[in-house]
Amino acid sequence: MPVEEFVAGWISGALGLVLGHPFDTVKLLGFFKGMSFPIASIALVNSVLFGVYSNSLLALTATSHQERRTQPPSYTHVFIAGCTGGFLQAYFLAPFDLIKVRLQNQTEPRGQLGGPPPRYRGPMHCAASIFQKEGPRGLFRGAWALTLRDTPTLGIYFVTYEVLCRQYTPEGQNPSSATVLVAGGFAGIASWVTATPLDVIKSRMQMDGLKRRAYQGVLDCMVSSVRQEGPGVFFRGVTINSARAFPVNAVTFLSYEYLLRWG
Ligand SMILES: CN(C)C(=N)NCCC[C@H](N)C(=O)O
Repeated sequence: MPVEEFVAGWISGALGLVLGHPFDTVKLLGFFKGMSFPIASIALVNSVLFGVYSNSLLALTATSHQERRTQPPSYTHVFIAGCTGGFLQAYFLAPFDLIKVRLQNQTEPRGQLGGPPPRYRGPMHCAASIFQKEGPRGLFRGAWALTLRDTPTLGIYFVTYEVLCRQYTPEGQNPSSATVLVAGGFAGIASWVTATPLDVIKSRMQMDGLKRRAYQGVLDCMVSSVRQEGPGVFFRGVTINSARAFPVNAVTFLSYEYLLRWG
């Protein structure tokens, strides 16, 4: 199994994250104050995504990354490989994403003299307390919704990238840097716009049960969210998700492509 795609995915994920840092800081308040935890987690998840995607394409089409410019895979194969990568990366992402959402929704004021201490003091403390209170399965709360979010949308991600690259690249040639940046950016937007409805549900499932259990499952969470807040609930956060997705994924794809060309 070729491993260079995993390594390139690791480095490109870390570079994309650095670029998305200001957006994540806005979204997550203190979570990204230290960069080591998000870099380690997102780089690992991106490495799984790109490594599994490329190896699935290799299994489906018997072409390596370099050969795919002269013998491009069908969009159906790209979609299946993207969905496979999305499905597997969701399980690696689940505990990290849970910690992110729990810290993001922590409402206790931080470090105020005389005030109540925050429930979680940081990512490691958050992971340890979930593990202690809910066991190892607790760290995978919301993983099913995350899988539903990421499996099809990562298929869409890679198909959008391939369609745009092929559209603006002469046959048999490598896409230019500008093409990779634009195609990567729009791939990020397409995946996040389609992922946002289940992203909202996933975050609610991850917070459920902290005080009391409100939802029976993913479907119940969807139905009660729409009943209470209307269909607009599914698009909460879509603007910030898209604004962040363009630069993050432009840089992720550019660095991924270049690392594999030099490697
Ligand atoms: C859930 N969705 C839509 C995705 N995971 N899309 C792929 C983009 C991955 C990139 N690290 C990012 O955070 O934008």
